[in-house]
Amino acid sequence: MVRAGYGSLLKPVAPTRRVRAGTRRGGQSYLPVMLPATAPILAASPFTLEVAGRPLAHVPDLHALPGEVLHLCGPNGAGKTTLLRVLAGERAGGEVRVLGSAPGSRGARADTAWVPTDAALPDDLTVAEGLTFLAALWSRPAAPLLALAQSLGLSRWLDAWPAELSRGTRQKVALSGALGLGCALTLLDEPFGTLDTASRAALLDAVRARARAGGALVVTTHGEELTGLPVRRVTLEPA
Ligand SMILES: Nc1ncnc2c1ncn2[C@@H]1O[C@H](COP(=O)(O)OP(=O)(O)OP(=O)(O)O)[C@@H](O)[C@H]1O
Repeated sequence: MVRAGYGSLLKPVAPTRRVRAGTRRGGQSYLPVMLPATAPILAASPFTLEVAGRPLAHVPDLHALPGEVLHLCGPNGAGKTTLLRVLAGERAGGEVRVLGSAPGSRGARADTAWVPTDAALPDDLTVAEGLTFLAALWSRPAAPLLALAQSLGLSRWLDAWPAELSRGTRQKVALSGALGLGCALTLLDEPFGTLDTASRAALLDAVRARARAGGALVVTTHGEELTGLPVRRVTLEPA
């Protein structure tokens, strides 16, 4: 799992479904091919989210197929961040499955990107070095991460140290890393909150691109930033 862009040494595993060799109607044979999985990337039956041993919120049925964006809604304190931490495997709750595995398991972590609001970056690497390092850890090309960073307005910060960055700029670096890797499941907590107007548009494009590429995303926001995307709203109700 990628946490704030730099959290894991695990390698991602692309979900695939093998189609057996056979014969088409008309007698033409065809070779085995690998198709994208159509099973849900994220699946969870309704459950009650608990904090400190007390019920906090009712979580409705949570399913996300490849290409789906879930807009996680609810007022302040509803439990959105807490639920994202459950999906990321940082805390227990419900019978959640990510790519068929429990959150936090090797199988789930290997293809989950998680960007909390307090993004942590490696202090001893510049922005470009950090993104390149992250890509190398995942055996992925660095170009998409760097291109995303540039589209988010980070061109002048690529040689900067994390300590030199503002809160919003740090967040853009973490978002570039997480979305640039192209994980099956991407969890974004208030990703638009600290971004300027131009960067918000670029981030929306990146979210759309990730979904079109077959990823599933769960995004929290209090605003209307996701307007224009075919999202499914998931609302947390008080328990
Ligand atoms: N470790 C914890 N111990 C006790 N209470 C906690 C803990 N973590 C979260 N909470 C409480 O759980 C509730 C839900 O918090 P959470 O951050 O998930 O809400 P949220 O919907 O993300 O809110 P916001 O929109 O303000 O970000 C809050 O009342 C919070 O104080």
